[in-house]
Amino acid sequence: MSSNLTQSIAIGIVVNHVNEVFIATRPVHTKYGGMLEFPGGKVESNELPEDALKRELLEEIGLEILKYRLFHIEEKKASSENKPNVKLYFYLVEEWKNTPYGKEGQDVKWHIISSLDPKKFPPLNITVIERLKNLT
Ligand SMILES: Nc1nc2c([nH]c(=O)n2[C@H]2C[C@H](O)[C@@H](COP(=O)(O)OP(=O)(O)OP(=O)(O)O)O2)c(=O)[nH]1
Ligand SMILES: [Mg+2]
Repeated sequence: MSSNLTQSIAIGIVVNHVNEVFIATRPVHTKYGGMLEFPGGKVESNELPEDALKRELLEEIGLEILKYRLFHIEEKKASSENKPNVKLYFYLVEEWKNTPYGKEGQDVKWHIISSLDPKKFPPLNITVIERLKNLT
C-alpha cells in the first residue's frame, strides 16, 4: 500500500512570435542546480495549478500572463515511501504584459525552440521539449 502524497508543480513555457522560449538557469545550490528550466514552482495547498502558474511567473520573471493553455502533464511516482509523487503541469503562455526578466537574480535567456537540448533540463522535461519541437 502506498500513502505517498502528490506534489503538483506549475510551469510556464513562455513562447514569443519568433518561436523562442524564455528559460532560466536553476541556482547551483538547488535540486537540478545549473540545469535549465522553464519558470514555475510548487502548487500550494490552497491553489489550483493555474493560480500557481500566475503567481510563480510574476514572482520569478515579473510576468503578468494574459493567455495560456495547458500543454502537457508529466507524472512521476515517488522513489521511496517518504517522498511525494510529482505531477508537472506545463502551460504554453502566449500573451502577457511586461518584459520578462530574472527577478530573483537568476540567469535568463530566450532560446530558439529548435535549438533546445533536452539533456540540459531535468529529466521530466524530455517529453515536453520533444512535443514543443514538433509544434514548430
Ligand atoms: N520550475 C521548474 N521546475 C521544474 C522543471 N522541470 C522539473 O523537473 N522541475 C522540478 C524541479 C523542482 O523539483 C520542482 C519545482 O521546483 P522549484 O524549485 O521551481 O519550486 P519553487 O519555485 O516553488 O521553489 P521553492 O519554493 O521550492 O524554493 O519541479 C522546469 O522546467 N521548471
Ligand atoms: Mg521555481
